[in-house]
Amino acid sequence: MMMSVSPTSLTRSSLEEMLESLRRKDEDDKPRDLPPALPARPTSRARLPAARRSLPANFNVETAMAAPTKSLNQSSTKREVKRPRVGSFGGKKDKEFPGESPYVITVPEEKECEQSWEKTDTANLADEPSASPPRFRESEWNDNVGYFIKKKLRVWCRLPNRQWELGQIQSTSGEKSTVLLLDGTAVKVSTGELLPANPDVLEGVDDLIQLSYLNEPSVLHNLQYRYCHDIIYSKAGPVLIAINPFKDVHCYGNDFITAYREKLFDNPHVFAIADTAYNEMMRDEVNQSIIISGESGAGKTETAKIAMQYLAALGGGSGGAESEILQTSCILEAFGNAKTSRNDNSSRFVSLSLSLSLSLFHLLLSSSKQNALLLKILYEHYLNELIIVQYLNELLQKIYRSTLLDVVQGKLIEIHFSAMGKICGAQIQTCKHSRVVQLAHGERSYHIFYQLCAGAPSGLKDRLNLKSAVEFHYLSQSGCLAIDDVDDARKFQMLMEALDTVRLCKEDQDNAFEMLAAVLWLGNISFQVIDNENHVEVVADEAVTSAARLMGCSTQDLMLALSTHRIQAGKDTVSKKLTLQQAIDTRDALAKFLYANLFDWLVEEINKLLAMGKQYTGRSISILDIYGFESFMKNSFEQFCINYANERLQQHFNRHLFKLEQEEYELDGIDWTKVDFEDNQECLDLFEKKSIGLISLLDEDSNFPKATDLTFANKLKQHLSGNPCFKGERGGAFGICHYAGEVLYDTSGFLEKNRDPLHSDTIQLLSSCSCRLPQLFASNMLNQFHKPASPLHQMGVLDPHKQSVGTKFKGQLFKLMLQLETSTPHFIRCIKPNNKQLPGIYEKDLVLEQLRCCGVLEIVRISRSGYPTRVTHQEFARRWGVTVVVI
Ligand SMILES: Nc1ncnc2c1ncn2[C@@H]1O[C@H](COP(=O)(O)OP(=O)(O)OP(=O)(O)O)[C@@H](O)[C@H]1O
Repeated sequence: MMMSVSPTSLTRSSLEEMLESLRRKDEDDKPRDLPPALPARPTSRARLPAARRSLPANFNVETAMAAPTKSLNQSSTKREVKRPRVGSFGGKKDKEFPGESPYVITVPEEKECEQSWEKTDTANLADEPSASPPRFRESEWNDNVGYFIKKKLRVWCRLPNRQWELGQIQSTSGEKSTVLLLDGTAVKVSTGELLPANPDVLEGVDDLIQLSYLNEPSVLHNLQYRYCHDIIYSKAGPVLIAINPFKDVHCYGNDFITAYREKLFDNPHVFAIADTAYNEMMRDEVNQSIIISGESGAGKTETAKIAMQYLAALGGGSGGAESEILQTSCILEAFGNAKTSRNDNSSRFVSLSLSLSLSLFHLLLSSSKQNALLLKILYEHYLNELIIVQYLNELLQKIYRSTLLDVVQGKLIEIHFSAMGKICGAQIQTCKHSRVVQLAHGERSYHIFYQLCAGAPSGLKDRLNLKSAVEFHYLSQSGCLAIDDVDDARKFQMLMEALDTVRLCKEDQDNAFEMLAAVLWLGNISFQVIDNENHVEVVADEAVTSAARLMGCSTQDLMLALSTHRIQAGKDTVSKKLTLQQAIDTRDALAKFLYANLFDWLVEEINKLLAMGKQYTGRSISILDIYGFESFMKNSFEQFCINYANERLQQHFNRHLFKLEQEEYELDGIDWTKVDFEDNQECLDLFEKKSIGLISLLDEDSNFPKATDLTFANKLKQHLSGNPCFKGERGGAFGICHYAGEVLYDTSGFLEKNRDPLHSDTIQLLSSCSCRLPQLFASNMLNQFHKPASPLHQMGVLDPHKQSVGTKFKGQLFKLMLQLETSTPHFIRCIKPNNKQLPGIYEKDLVLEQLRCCGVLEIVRISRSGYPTRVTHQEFARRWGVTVVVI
């Protein structure tokens, strides 16, 4: 039972009445050295979230603390943008603050002054990441300082290095205070740079909303205190925060599972979240979802596995389905994860959209339909090969020169339960878009390649003509073949066991390994220049014969495909030799296509097997592991997609959070008016609006031959300047006011990355292969081509055969959201405490940035915008009993 202290509550407990009389007494005869009163709970109407301020594009914690917010173009003038729509769950809109705008930089003075310490701090915490520390009325501040000096209470003191340190105020004079730090040094700082610290009794509380003073240093300190004690989980209202320990923490064993299952423990933990999801699913017969987000290396995949471990323990015993599901992680990781600079086991799921071409003409086609059309026009009208060659060269410069693949991904694992609560199947969905990059030095490709080379039994090795990893160019190029403490051969054995557990037949396993080996051998194919125009031929060596054999085509066909292109000239087909770079691009594109399709096929096969023969009752728990909000110095198409996905998830989050909150008030019989909330619909409209949304405009320009990234940026300015979430910038840049702050995007590469350059000539080659998988991949593509064209396609806006990467991503996201909408969500935000991937290091700035980006600070603020503190009668009596007795 939660307590209400609202003075207008209709249903009051005796404790509430007592507290109210205490408050009145406190108001009437408050001596000057009493602490600032706790903020009164809202009376007839819940508070609106305070004004939101946007993050500058080049936001950085250090500078943000130091200087007032600057806009993208570094203007320091007040910038007021139209207020986005405010939504509510049937509640009335609050008209008390007509001037409040989420993007107003300066909060009106009198409103700020009306805040108590706590409320002002909270606003600063969540809304003003880049603003100066809060200022108080002088009289109020003097009261507080006096009280803090007298009671020797701790304060947070910001040092010249911008770090917060704990200390005690010794004296104040004018605007300066002398503070004694814990290490015994005394520093003189501006009084405005001090913030109240929480009492010892609140050190390391489970839930951030329990903190009396909810300022930035207090939140960071609370999480750090817990982290140092190996307590990696905390709550921020309804959300679980998980800080990556980068070491084994002993809280996942069977005894812990039992303790959470039997409700012996109730402190924050993934098990507690999974337990709640399971119980709600069983009790309410409603599907549940666990939404896990965070940046690369923050621990999303581990967290998902821990949740699955708990659910498997709870729902196990129906014939092994749970172990099959747990084993899928091992398979997905082998094929979908790689070592990157940010994470030794980063999920890097393969992309849907990969350039693949076996002839130069089709390289053109693969860039866009309009490119091919232009080529045709040039050819027919001018018959001037030189112009064409020049044009081709230009286009080729744009084709990515990646080695293997890298993508942005999200993964949804839906676990199905029987009416008895036993696991009876699962479904895996991937939500991804391409992020084609080169393997950087020190990074590895997908684990499966190294595992296969190290662990394949000799029979398999012979069949695939496998060598050690160092002998394959794709694997050796980055100078990193092994990961510390990881035994690839052992991992391969585990993978084989996992494939057996999910009952992937031996033939399919062999087919998959053949494709992997084909990719590796493709990477070893080399070319020799045969004329002074840099044209090449494939070197007829072991690499090309092995690749051809593994794909099931003739060596000659493959050599031809990698070194020539065919151009349709009227009724004739003209064959032209490729240059060295063109041939390399063609080879790499083929390798990427095979791997991408292999991954999709594997997921599909696993899904079929996990669902086979199982009775699906409709009850499920979905676990979503998705990238968090990103804001770098340079943000490109990848960040654009990730942040769009996060914007959608945030809307889902807001709606749910407010609903839950208000349900609790209802349960407690508290008199309240529904809480309005900031709706990010306007930002979503900016992305999604038909014909004048960002994605539509991008598609339009991606298909317009003369469009460039710069003309695209200008077009955005022309059409979107009316949207308050959009900011046109100079050059090829534009800004978006996201829920987590303002991000500046650089349009360079946008058009090229949005194109999905796949074409029919490539598919024909694969169709002619005798091996099953290349054939299957080709026919899947052909089926896609033959799907009926949408009205948009018929209008000629898009190539009827292809969807752009952005549109495909939007479609996947919609599908995902539909699924999430029909479930009760539970949120976990993973935090990476350091970039070194080492235990025991807690970098405050890094943590703070993530808390902001994944909306944790916003959650805390929203959680408190209704009723800030939740205390059970027992807890209240324990903490305040002494005061009551004295009075
Ligand atoms: N709860 C945990 N206990 C112990 N180690 C952990 C835990 N969570 C994460 N780690 C460590 O951190 C590493 C990175 O975690 P993980 O792969 O789950 O990150 P991620 O957020 O999924 O990254 P990416 O987005 O790059 O896939 C793990 O390989 C593991 O070593």
